[in-house]
Amino acid sequence: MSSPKYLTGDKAAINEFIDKFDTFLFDCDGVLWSGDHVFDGVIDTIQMLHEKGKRTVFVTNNSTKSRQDYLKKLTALNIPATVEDVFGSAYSSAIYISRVLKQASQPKPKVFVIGEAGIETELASENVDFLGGTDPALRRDITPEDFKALADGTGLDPDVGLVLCGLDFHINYLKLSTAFAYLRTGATFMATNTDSTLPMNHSFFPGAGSVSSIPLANMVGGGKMPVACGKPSQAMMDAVEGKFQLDRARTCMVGDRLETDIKFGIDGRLGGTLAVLTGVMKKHDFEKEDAVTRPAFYVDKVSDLGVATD
Ligand SMILES: O=C(O)[C@H](O)[C@H](O)COP(=O)(O)O
Ligand SMILES: [Mg+2]
Repeated sequence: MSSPKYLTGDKAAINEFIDKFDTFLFDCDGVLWSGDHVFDGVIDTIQMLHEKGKRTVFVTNNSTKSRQDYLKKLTALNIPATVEDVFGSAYSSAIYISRVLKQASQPKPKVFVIGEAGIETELASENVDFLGGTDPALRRDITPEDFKALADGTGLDPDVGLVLCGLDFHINYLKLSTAFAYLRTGATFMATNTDSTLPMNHSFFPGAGSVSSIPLANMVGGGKMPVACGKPSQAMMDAVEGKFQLDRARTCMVGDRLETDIKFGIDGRLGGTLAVLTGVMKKHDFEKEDAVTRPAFYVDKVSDLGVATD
């Protein structure tokens, strides 16, 4: 793997970099913002790319929000976008379940969800029946009756054939026990994404993988991780390519996590990958000998691209 090219401060190299691509796939958490704090210069940089005729697509592993929810967030933060520009792991999972697995026509068509409303909204948009998720009946302590009903199966919906887990801010023992019971019935195990941490308020918190898919993978034996429909899944790349009619050679992935964003772009044979150091990734992560992968380019922050207009 060749050494990543550092672009920050190099105006000529940045102009050359931008001219290589027609489409920029932007990761969100850790690249555009940390929680609700937009990094300085992001808005101007997105606008500059649009003025140069470049397309920007927001490809996020954060399954807590639907495409509409993300449009509201982008609009509230003055980042120019339409709902068509958003492609999240909740949507990626919903279309995979409905169109690739064709879950609705399976003998057990329902999905048990560990996650937030984003997953529910996107499953509903694809007419996939589900339970769990934000159901308030699951936001409580497990009881002796629950133990009995989950152990003998009387507490399970016989139509559930798939468990989909993502980032759940209300995770608890009852939800994990219920998902584990469904998996023991042979339900298909899937994740929206398996990120270990969530960048938030310039710090890090438990991510989707840490709160749901990793514990469940350990429970079902051997720690084998589920099929994840978010980055770096190439099912997601194929869906993004199809929806946006991408020319992969003229597309660049911009991200803050090596094992999801940069791997997504490299495995997808995109024309380029740009790492930013405002989120999870640190320079050492891709400079070390056993780096999981290496970006083609990197900058300190997205707004470093802004010099292109100077
Ligand atoms: O734990 C998670 O779900 C992820 O950390 C997270 O939300 C990543 O979002 P992204 O960086 O792909 O926008
Ligand atoms: Mg990120």
